[in-house]
Amino acid sequence: MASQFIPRAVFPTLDSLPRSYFLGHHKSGLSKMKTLLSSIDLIIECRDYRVPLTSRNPLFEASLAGRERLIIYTKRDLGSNQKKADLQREQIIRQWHAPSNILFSDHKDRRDIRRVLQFAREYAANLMSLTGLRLMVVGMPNVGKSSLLNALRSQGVGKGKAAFTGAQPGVTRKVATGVKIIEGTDESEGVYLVDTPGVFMPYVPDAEAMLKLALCGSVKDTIIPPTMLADYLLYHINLVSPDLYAEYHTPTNDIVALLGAVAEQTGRLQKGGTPDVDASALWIIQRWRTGHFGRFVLDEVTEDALERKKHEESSMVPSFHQAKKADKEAKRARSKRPNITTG
Ligand SMILES: Nc1nc2c(ncn2[C@@H]2O[C@H](COP(=O)(O)OP(=O)(O)OP(=O)(O)O)[C@@H](O)[C@H]2O)c(=O)[nH]1
Repeated sequence: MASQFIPRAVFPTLDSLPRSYFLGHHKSGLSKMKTLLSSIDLIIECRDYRVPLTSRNPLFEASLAGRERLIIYTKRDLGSNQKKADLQREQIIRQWHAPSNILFSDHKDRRDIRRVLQFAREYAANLMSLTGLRLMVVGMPNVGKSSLLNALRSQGVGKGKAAFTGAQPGVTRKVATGVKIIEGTDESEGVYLVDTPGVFMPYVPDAEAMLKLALCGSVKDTIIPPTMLADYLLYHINLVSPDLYAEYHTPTNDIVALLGAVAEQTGRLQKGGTPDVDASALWIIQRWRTGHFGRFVLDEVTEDALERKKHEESSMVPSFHQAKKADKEAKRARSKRPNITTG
C-alpha cells in the first residue's frame, strides 16, 4: 500500500532573509503623498486579498493617520474560490474594519468596479463639493493600484488606460496628477483619482511575512532566491491540495524534485540537459500569480489571528533608521554564512 503523503505543518524560515525593501522612490513618494493630503478628500488604500494582514503597511497609518479611508482588498480572484470559507473570511475582515467601509475587488470584474464607483459617487454627493472629489490610491508595491485606476476610468468615463501596469513592483515611480473616473454634473466637477507609487514597509517583522510579500510580488523577484520562494509556495499548495501540481509530480515536499519535473516537462533545461531550477521556480511562482496552482490566501484569517496582529503592531513600529540598521546587520550576517540552498 502506498504511504500517505503528509504535508509540512510549518515552513522553516531563515532569520538571515532580507526584511527590508524600502527604496528611494518609496520614501520620496510617501513625502509627496503627505504634501498632497490637504487637497485629498478620501484615500483608497489597496491591500492584497491573499495577504490581508501582512499587506497592511504601518507607514500608511503613521503618515496618513486621521484621513478617511476606503480599504480595498485587491486581487480577490487570486485568493478566493467564492466558496463558503471565502465568504466567511471576508466577513471576518469586514468585522475587523467595522464601522469603516471596505471592498474586495478583481480589477476585471465589472461588478466590483461598479461598487467602488458607487461608493465614490455617494461620497461625493454627501460632500456636496463644487470643485469635485479628489481621491488618492495608496498601497504596497504591485498590489494593483494602477490597474484599479484604469478599470475605474474605463468603466466610469469610458476612457482608455491612464497608468502603466506590470507584473513586477515599481512600475509607478511618481505621484501622478489626478485622472477623472466619474463625470461631473452641473453642480460639481466630477471625481478624480491620483495614482501613487507603491510603498513598502521600512522593516518586515518576521521572515515568513517577507516570503509572503515576495510571493505576492511586492518585492522584486531578485530579492529572495527563487527556489526558496517556490518551496514556500509548495508548502502552501500542499496544505491546500498536492493535486494542484499532479500533471508534473506526485505529492512531494521536495521542491528540487518538483522543479526538476517542471523543467523536464516545460523544456526549461540548461546546456547538457540539466534542469534550469531557478527558471522553473520563477515559472511556477508566476503561474501562481496568474491564478494557476490554486487560489488561496497565505495569511491565517481568524478572529484570534487578527487580535494577535493588532497586539504585535501596537508593540512595534520601528523607524526608518532602525529598519536600515537592522537590515544592514542582517546583510552582514548573510555575507558571513554559506549560500542559502533549499531542498
Ligand atoms: N488577477 C488579478 N491581477 C491583478 C489585479 N489587479 C492587478 N493585477 C495584476 O497585478 C500586477 C500589478 O498591478 P499594478 O496595477 O501595476 O500594481 P501597482 O500597485 O500599481 O504597482 P506599483 O507600480 O508597484 O505601485 C499586474 O500584473 C496586474 O495585471 C486583480 O484584481 N486580479
